[in-house]
Amino acid sequence: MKTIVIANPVSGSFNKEKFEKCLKILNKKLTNINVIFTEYASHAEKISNEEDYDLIITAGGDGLINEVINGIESRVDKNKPILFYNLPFGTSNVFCREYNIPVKPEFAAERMRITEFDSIPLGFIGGRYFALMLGLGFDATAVKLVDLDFKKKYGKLAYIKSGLHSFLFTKFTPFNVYVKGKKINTYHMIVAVSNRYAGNFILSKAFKKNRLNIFYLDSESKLKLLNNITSVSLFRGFKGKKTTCDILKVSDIDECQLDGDFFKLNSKNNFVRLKKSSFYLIKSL
Ligand SMILES: Nc1ncnc2c1ncn2[C@@H]1O[C@H](COP(=O)(O)OP(=O)(O)OP(=O)(O)O)[C@@H](O)[C@H]1O
Repeated sequence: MKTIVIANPVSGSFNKEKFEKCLKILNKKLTNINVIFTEYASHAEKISNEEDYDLIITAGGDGLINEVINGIESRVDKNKPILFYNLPFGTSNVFCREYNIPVKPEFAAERMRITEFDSIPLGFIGGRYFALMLGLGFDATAVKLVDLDFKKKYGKLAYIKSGLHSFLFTKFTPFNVYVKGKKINTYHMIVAVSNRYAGNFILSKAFKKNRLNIFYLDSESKLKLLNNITSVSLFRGFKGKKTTCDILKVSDIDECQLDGDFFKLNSKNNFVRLKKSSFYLIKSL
């Protein structure tokens, strides 16, 4: 089995010694491993899109995973079965938490079980796939305002800082969402295929797997926004309105966060669709 390990040396918790340990463990399970360190943002997407491999293992965080799933899903040889796994070297590692991959990289390598795998739900908007969630309104501005140098030094604190700034100083504008025959006017929205949010928080106890889970606030009130942020931070889930679907249309907005990174859409009108991954995520023990 041809394996590529893509490591992001600037991932939040990347550590050379730990990575070497992981490689030793992987070498006992696999032969023919090619290790590539990314040299720039989007390098992983190019590799996963163009290289020939059967198994791709990322060593990084949710941003790196997002690049790789986009690379895989846009391959020309779409029908080739590809296996995927991640060693969590990121800051928040939401993907690993969602799919029960240990958050210690050496344990993740140890417990990788190549004989068990499954496709996973993905969301799709404006030509990009997401494996966790799409965020609009507060979520998007909070991610847009993240100071990357501060994030490198202080990790998740960078999100608290940018979240506070976004909450206090952003005047949010409403946008429209069309879902299940209804038009919703909203200010903040999350469309999730993962119940984990910003680390170990949970969006809802009633989260539906293999659906687009929509959480939104249809009020401008900052008090309601604060109430909601507090509820999520206290592990009580999203307090606003909720629904689920397989497709929706989002209008009058082009800034969002995808899997924790800021993204500017090409148009202010977009469909969001649920898809099944063409690759198979390897499970861990
Ligand atoms: N060599 C590189 N130099 C600069 N940026 C890179 C490089 N390789 C990857 N990147 C970018 O770094 C971003 C963040 O990386 P990654 O997701 O691995 O770590 P993280 O942000 O610390 O983790 P998390 O997303 O879990 O919070 C990715 O979105 C990717 O585009």
